[in-house]
Amino acid sequence: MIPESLRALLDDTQGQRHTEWAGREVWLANEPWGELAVSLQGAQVLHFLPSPETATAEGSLPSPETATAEGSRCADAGGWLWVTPTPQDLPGAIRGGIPLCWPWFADEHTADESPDRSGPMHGPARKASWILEAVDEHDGGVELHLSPAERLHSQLAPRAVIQANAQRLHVELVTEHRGETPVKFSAALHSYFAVGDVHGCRVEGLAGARYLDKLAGFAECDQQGELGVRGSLDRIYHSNREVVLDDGNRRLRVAKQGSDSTVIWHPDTELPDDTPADAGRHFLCIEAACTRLDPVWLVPGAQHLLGTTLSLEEQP
Ligand SMILES: O=P(O)(O)OC[C@H]1O[C@@H](O)[C@H](O)[C@@H](O)[C@@H]1O
Repeated sequence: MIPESLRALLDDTQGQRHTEWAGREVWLANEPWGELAVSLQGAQVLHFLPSPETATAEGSLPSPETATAEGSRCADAGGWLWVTPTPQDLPGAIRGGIPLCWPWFADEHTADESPDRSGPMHGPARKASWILEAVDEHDGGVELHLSPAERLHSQLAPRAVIQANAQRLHVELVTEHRGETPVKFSAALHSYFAVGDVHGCRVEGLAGARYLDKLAGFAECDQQGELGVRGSLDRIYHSNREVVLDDGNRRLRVAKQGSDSTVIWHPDTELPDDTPADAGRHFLCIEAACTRLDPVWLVPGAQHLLGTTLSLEEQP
């Protein structure tokens, strides 16, 4: 699901351009391989819509004659990600797409005693200004490199890499330790997936996994069978496996790297203020994360990569 105003900007885009949406600088691509929108607030992917029917082979560019056919996107014109049509004003964060939560997930602040301990829910990275340092041709699509405009932590430095082509979207958040003492941190790629109706969704790949139920005081539970979404959910699964999101219309593979926690979140009817009721039924969050279950201890000079890769499940 994509807000009409963002849809209009993408429709007016031929190739790639910088423009403004909801008061934020955004980078847009409308290319033969598909569409991508990235907000420079938070280095946040807002929208991704590949053109799989036009791909001739893994990683190869389709011919221009076939590639720009709008019809190839009609069945799925909203894209794979959900963005609220009513984002809060700056300096608030945009709800939707793939927010980068760093250097802590939720309120799990870094364990060191530095000033880095304090800050907003999900950390300062998603509200910060990022700089788009490079846009490269990559694997039949693009690869973007982004870094924060200002320092966000006294010892850790994040950077983001976003790759998009006709087959997949890949986002990675790399954390480099440039300081002197070991630091513990957590993080999440807080992906909001567009779904037909959240209550009809099934998430496959978590059967048998242990999880913490945040709605039951972090009670430890076991996932019995595959997860069907019926009401509100706020769970941290201890799992490094890929999952498949099936909303009845589409089976999306959600793979991940450098993550032993998978967060599943939907507030059901208790929607945040920036989410209209009719829009709130159309997302489900599946987050590749490092949480209290698998915090990262980084030593000076080391780096950690948290990644997620989205693709359609191959048809048999
Ligand atoms: O409203 P925010 O700050 O984006 O957070 C949304 C949700 O994000 C999820 O990752 C958390 O598990 C939830 O507890 C939280 O409510």
